[in-house]
Amino acid sequence: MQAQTKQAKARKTGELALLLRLMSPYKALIAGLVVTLMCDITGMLVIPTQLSALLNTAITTRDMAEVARHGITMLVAALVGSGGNVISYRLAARLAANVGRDLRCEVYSKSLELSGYEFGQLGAGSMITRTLSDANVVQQTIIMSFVMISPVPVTCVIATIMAFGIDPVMGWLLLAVIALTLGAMAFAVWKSAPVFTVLQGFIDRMNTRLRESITGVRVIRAFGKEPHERQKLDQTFEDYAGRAIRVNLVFATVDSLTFFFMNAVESAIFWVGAGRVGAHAMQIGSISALVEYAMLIMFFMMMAQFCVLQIPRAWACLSRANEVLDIDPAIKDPAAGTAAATTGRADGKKPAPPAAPDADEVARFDHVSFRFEDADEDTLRNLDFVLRRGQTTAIIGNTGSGKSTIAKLLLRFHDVTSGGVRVGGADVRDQTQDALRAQVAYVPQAAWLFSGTIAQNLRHGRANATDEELWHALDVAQADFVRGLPDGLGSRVAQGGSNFSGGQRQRLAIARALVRRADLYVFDDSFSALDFRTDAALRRALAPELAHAATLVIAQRVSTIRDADQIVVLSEGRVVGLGTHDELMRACPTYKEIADSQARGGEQNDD
Ligand SMILES: Nc1ncnc2c1ncn2[C@@H]1O[C@H](COP(=O)(O)OP(=O)(O)OP(=O)(O)O)[C@@H](O)[C@H]1O
Repeated sequence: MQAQTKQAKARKTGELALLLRLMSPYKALIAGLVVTLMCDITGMLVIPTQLSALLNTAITTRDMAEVARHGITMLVAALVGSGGNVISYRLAARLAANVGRDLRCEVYSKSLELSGYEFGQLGAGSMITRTLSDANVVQQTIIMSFVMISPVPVTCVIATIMAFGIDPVMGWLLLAVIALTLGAMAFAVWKSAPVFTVLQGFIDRMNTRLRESITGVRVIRAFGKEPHERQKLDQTFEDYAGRAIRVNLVFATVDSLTFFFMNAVESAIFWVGAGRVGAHAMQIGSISALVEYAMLIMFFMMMAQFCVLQIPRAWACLSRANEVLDIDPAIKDPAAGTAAATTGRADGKKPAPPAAPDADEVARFDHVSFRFEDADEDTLRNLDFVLRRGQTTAIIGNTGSGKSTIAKLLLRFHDVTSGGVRVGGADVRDQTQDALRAQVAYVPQAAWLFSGTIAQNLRHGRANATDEELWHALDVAQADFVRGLPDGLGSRVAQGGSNFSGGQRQRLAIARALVRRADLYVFDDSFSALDFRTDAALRRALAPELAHAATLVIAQRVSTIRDADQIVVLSEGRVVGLGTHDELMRACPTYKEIADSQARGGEQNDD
């Protein structure tokens, strides 16, 4: 697994390659954008030339037909230019929105493929920034690059050629203006670009910290830690503000210098131009064209400098997206069409031989050991037991002994380090994750519900379940409180199910699992928030309901599992007892100790 992560790190896609790949489906849009931009620029540059020709004609020959011709050409140029401008902005916005959407979808889809360890390495806060804010920066930069940066070189070249055509001295003057403006722009970019790139990292940190504070707000209040948390957040916000102010100071300085420079350039053109007109080197009307060219160039360069500054930031965002997209997930489906024959496993090993015929076997732990990527020792050691159809297998053990990890191995949220987990007769690594998980109904330890309605949540189990099936699942799960809600199945569920109590959430999560038709039902500590009476009623209702399937119940209370067909007793990741309640009470000291301590607490009597 570690080798794979290293391999994934070594395989790095370039930012440019990612950008080109994202833009490649939109070639027609890009072609339309280039054409409309050219119309925009041409229109803009034709107007000053025609204006100067109009003035020169009016002053010298006073040929009204010629004046009218220049006027009409200016009108056409204005229409073509502004039409091109409007359409190019629309096309650029559409292109950027499409690319941004595709990038967000790719990063989000990838995040769903990552194992818990891989996701944890990035962190939820950072994943949100990468999916939303980073993609937004890329989107904005694409728009600006097309409509603000790309006209700059074209405008500079054409305007300079036209200026040289009017008078070589004025051409050199315009070239000097371009060089000086470029210098100022390069200085602003050089000063601000690194800070800009760092700012994106700050957004990441603010997001992570804010998310932690908002999620843990009740704990913060309960422990009276508001001032401490506020101080931590204020520090993060202040750091961000300090850097943002530095960037904006550079911008403000360059902006005011550029405005000063614009006026200075205008004066210089009038001053030098007057001399050239006096020397009969050019006509007086041409001065207006030259002033217009210089203003256009400086305006575009000023706008472009904001966009150029965004480029390193967008590059950093693309790089952060690549970090996610380049991960080669440790858990992946076997190669298409070869699941049964060749290996698609992350470890590159051949699939295990077919399971020994056992009509009742639904799942099997075959000498399974497991170690987390960042752990020094195995969490589970040499587990070997079978989950059979029509039987309930229970797992009990101290906290941290590895019970939930067993459930996660069945769903292939992690891959075993040695041995094999088989579900439906095949190793979980030799089935697609969809096919594997379709056989399993899982109630996680933290009963998470999604915002929406109760019916929508239950239909996560099976999309086409009827209302009758949903009510039946709720009845079996002892979630009769839903019948008392005014909106019944249509009752609103807040994010995470926070508008229900812990026990109500657990029962809704159990009902969701029951709606799914599965061969294996896994209940990870799913009865812990229920009172003893409800716990017992639920187990009685579940028994006939799950007779067709294998059931795995992970529990802390002996009373919950004493009727199980087999009980696996776990201690520090090892099986230290396997049998029925009575057998274990006689032969397994660890189990007896757990049962006795709970009996002393009076829990067993309540059942
Ligand atoms: N993602 C992880 N990375 C590293 N270690 C982990 C991870 N998840 C769990 N562990 C460790 O693995 C061990 C077993 O965890 P597990 O959640 O399976 O225990 P458990 O028996 O279900 O505990 P509990 O009864 O408290 O729910 C614990 O020591 C835990 O610290």
